[in-house]
Formats: sequence, C-alpha cells, structure tokens
Amino acid sequence: MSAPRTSPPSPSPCAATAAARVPLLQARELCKRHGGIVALDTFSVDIHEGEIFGLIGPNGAGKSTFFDILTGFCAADSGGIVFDRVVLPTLQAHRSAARGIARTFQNIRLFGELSVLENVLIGGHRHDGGSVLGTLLGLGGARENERLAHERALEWLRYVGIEHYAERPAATLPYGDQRRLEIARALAARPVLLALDEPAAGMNATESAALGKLLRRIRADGVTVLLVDHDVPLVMDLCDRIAVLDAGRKIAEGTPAAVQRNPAVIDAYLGSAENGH
Ligand SMILES: Nc1ncnc2c1ncn2[C@@H]1O[C@H](COP(=O)(O)OP(=O)(O)OP(=O)(O)O)[C@@H](O)[C@H]1O
Repeated sequence: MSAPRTSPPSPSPCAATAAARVPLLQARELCKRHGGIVALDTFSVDIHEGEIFGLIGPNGAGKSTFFDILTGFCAADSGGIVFDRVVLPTLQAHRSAARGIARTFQNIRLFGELSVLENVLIGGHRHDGGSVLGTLLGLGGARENERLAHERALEWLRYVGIEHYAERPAATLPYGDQRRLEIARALAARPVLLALDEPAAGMNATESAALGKLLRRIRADGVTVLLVDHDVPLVMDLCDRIAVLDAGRKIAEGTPAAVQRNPAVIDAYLGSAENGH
C-alpha cells in the first residue's frame, strides 16, 4: 500500500514550527454536566504533536463528552481548550474542523446510501475546491476540480485499504471496513489531530491488529492521534501516553506501563474489565 501521492496527512505549518515543549492541545479544567450527571469534572490534559494519545475509562467515564467538546458538538460548562495556540470556540464543529481537528464517531455516521467514494469526497470538500454552480454549468475548471477530487478520494481509500469498495453503498461494507471508511473520510479533511472514538469497536483481533498498523502509519505521516477505545491491548500497544478517566475525573496519566501499574486504574478500569464489566 503506497502513501497518497498528492496529499498525505501533514501537520499545519504552525504546528510544525511550534516548539516541541508547547502542547498541540491543552484542555484545561473542563467541566460538563448532563442534568444531574457530572460527565467531566475539571478535566485537564495536554496532547503533544506527533503522539498517539489514548483516553480510556469505564463506560460513562466522560470520554465521548470530551470528544464532543473538542470537536464542537457540545459546549463545556466551564474550562477551555487551546489548540495549536488558539482558543477553540465552543459549539462550532466547522471551526474545529477548520482548525485541523477531524473525528470519527462511536456510532458510525456514514451516508449509508452514498457510495464509499462519495463519502470520502464529502470529507475532502473543504480542500478540493470547485463550486456546485460551476459543476452544474459544466465549466471546464469545475470538471477538472471534480476529477482531481475523485482521484484524491480514491487515494485516501487506497491509504486505508478499501479502494476495492469505492463504488459500493457505504452501508453494505463489513463493519470493520465502515470504520476504515470513517477514518478515510476524516483524513480527507487533512487534519492536524485525528480523534478516533472507539475505532476498534466490533473488530476481531486480526482487524484490530490491522487498525493498529494503520494508526501507526497515520502518525508516521505527521498526524497526531487521539484514541478512545475499550480494546485495552490495542491502546496499551499503540499509545505513547494514556489518560484514564473515571466518572468524569482524570485518575491517571502516563506511559502505558505506568498506567497499567497504577492501583487506581486497576480498581476503576482494568479490574472491572477483567471481571467482564
Ligand atoms: N446527552 C446526554 N444526556 C444525558 N446524559 C448524558 C448525555 N451524554 C452523556 N451523558 C452521560 O454522561 C456520562 C458520560 O458519558 P460519555 O458518553 O461521555 O462516557 P464515555 O466514557 O464515552 O462512555 P462509553 O465508554 O460508554 O461510551 C454518562 O453518565 C452518560 O450517561
């Protein structure tokens, strides 16, 4: 599988020149309640450029809530996020995307009746230019833009290994490949940070190992990865650092080895996983 010719993921010039000491993402004291439930309680975390950062925790720990705040789908009650040295506006998904944050969803959100290729075209539209009017009028420039956009979309499908499905309706793909398609669609937006919400959910061990390989490649191509998953072996194997949430609070942060040894983590998460909860 060769890398996309035209547009492998790459960090923004600003991120690239940022001193290694300045985190790419700084979340500070985030709090969020849903009615009476505290979903996030003064959660702070730094994510550095070029790392695969894992966020784990038992069900209901607040992981998706953090994702939703980060990507503008939900507003924090207090606290804030600085990304690439700029304060992220709240509740503005398009602004987060424009700043270079792309995400996938815990519950896959594809356009099931559209083709696999069309789903990626939608992800890349911000970069691929052209106008709907131009296309309708059959203008030469618009046609050329469209052809290039198709080529790039196909390259992203190749990158994640599902180009053979390009013309199929997205909903007809095996589950694991739908998750790959979500990643291709997110990558087509050329993110600085790729946030993956349970990408290994529903995958068998072989698919999960292949996903790990893909995520390493994405990092090697310059994209920082935030990974939330319940597949503990995958997270431990892949991540440079991990934060552990429990009932909205961060109970540990560090390397996989340090986190695995942490008694609070064993109690709150790994212990419960071993007990089958
Ligand atoms: N829209 C909502 N309305 C009410 N409660 C919510 C809402 N979204 C999340 N919650 C609650 O907030 C808490 C945190 O949920 P969240 O989905 O962030 O956890 P999570 O760590 O992603 O869990 P899981 O691993 O099960 O996906 C949970 O108690 C959940 O029930």
